[in-house]
Amino acid sequence: MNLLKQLLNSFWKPLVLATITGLISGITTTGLIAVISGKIINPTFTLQLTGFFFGLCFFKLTTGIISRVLLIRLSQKIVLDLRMMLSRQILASPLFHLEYLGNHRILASLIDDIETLAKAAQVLPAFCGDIAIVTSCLLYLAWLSPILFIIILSSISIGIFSYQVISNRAFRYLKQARSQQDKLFKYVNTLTAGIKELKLNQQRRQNFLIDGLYDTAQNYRRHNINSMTIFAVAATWGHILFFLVVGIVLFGLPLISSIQPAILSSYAITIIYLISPLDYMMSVLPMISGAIVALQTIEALQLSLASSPQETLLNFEFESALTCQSLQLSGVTHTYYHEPEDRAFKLGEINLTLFAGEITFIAGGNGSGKSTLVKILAGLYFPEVGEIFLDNQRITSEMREWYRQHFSVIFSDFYLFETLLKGKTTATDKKADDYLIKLQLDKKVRFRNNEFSTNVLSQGERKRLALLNAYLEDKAIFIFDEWASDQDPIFKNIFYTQLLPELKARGKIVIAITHDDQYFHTCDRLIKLDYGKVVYDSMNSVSALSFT
Ligand SMILES: Nc1ncnc2c1ncn2[C@@H]1O[C@H](COP(=O)(O)OP(=O)(O)OP(=O)(O)O)[C@@H](O)[C@H]1O
Repeated sequence: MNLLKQLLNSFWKPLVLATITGLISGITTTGLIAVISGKIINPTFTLQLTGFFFGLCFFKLTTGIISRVLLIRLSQKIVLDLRMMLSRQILASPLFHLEYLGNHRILASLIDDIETLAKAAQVLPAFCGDIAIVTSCLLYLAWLSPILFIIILSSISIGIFSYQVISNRAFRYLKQARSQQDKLFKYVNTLTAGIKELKLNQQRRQNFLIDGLYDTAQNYRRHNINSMTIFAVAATWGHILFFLVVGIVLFGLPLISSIQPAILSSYAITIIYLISPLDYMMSVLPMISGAIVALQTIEALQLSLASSPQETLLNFEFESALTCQSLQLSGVTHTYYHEPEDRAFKLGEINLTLFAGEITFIAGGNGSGKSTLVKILAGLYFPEVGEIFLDNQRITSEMREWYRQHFSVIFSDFYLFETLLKGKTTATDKKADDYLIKLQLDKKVRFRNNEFSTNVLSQGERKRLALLNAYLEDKAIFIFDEWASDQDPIFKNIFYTQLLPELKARGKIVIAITHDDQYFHTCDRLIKLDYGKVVYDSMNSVSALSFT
């Protein structure tokens, strides 16, 4: 459990402090029990003992509060740090690894695993407090009578072992339930993203509900019931075990050896007192086991391994130039290895130099590798072979983050942020207003204080807003992945004949993936891909464009 080790390493100081105060609090509890049992055996009043008793009460109060407060703060800090660490690792992981995991697994961990850990963190302070009480009570028992303690400890060890054997099975079911949770997130995703299609098709809806969602939810329920039942059996067994231990002390031991009644009664009182903390500990063990499964699941995402150290430098500020002269791919390839080998798609090798003030169109059939090429160009996929040069400077792995800051990309499945980066763009309200007019959005959207008034717009309008965003970011390289496909004919025309030439005139490197062959004459260079290979590459020449 590397993650656990990592957490313990970061928080060892407050953890040690909380443990020490918890132990002191536990020892004080034991002291109180010793005084009480002593008083039951010998009821004579002494002022000293009374003072000692109330002194212990006060000490227990203060150390108990300090220890609990420390643990509450610690557990909540661990949850916060885990949430942030997971989010940072997701941001720092290579895109292809995240695509391989799938959104559902990432969401399940971010929401469900963190929630499970948060719940366990809530019970952890009381759990640790009880460990301290149990430990100190056991030490007290050992001090009372070492021989009796060995007998008791052997019985307790047998009990813990049998509890462990039973609960191991429960742990396996918990793991199976957690793997169903990933599937459930996938179905929930389908439910929201595919709601229109599901509403329209009764048969599909039925299949989705019964064969998909219901089956998985049933499995999840079944595994959870199994694990909870086993935990409940183990807890009840553990509970009765302590009465058995009291039975051994009271009825069994006097038969074998003579033990002072005072010690016997102190033993019985202490063990009966222990039942309450032990009961609590056993009742929260399923939660703690769930947290262990959650930690293992987060580890299985292998985000920490996948994160490249260069990409974890997320807080660094990068200066990116407004223009750059050239962008070169030299012998670059990319393969999707997660597919079976004979079907793995390979892009490349690609040799390409793009220049400032040049519009390049990338065309090709579906699945020919256009979007993959864009992801490589933008530095989202790393070339498995080959090099990338920006202004003749080779992009090393340390420079990737800096390199990516030169791009404004509008993907075909783009995400539209409602706000712009404060203080990081040249955005002014006036500039944004001008762009809103240019993009014919001024009647619908207003832009004030770095925020758009709405993003409840049609798909074509949302893409225009994404373009406005890109304009305001004013990066050196603009990439459009089928941007015009959602635009009406009039605006499509404006895009190809006005907007792209304007970017070209401003010295930008402009790359557009497009199927609009009627506008191929507007580009400076056309590249055609077919099954991952460049099959056509030309500077603009109308006669050469007739391949489509
Ligand atoms: N995340 C992925 N994992 C595995 N294989 C992928 C992944 N993304 C794409 N592919 C494979 O790579 C091929 C090229 O995909 P890509 O999205 O680059 O094509 P495209 O030319 O942009 O297609 P379209 O015009 O349909 O958008 C696809 O046929 C698919 O098999």
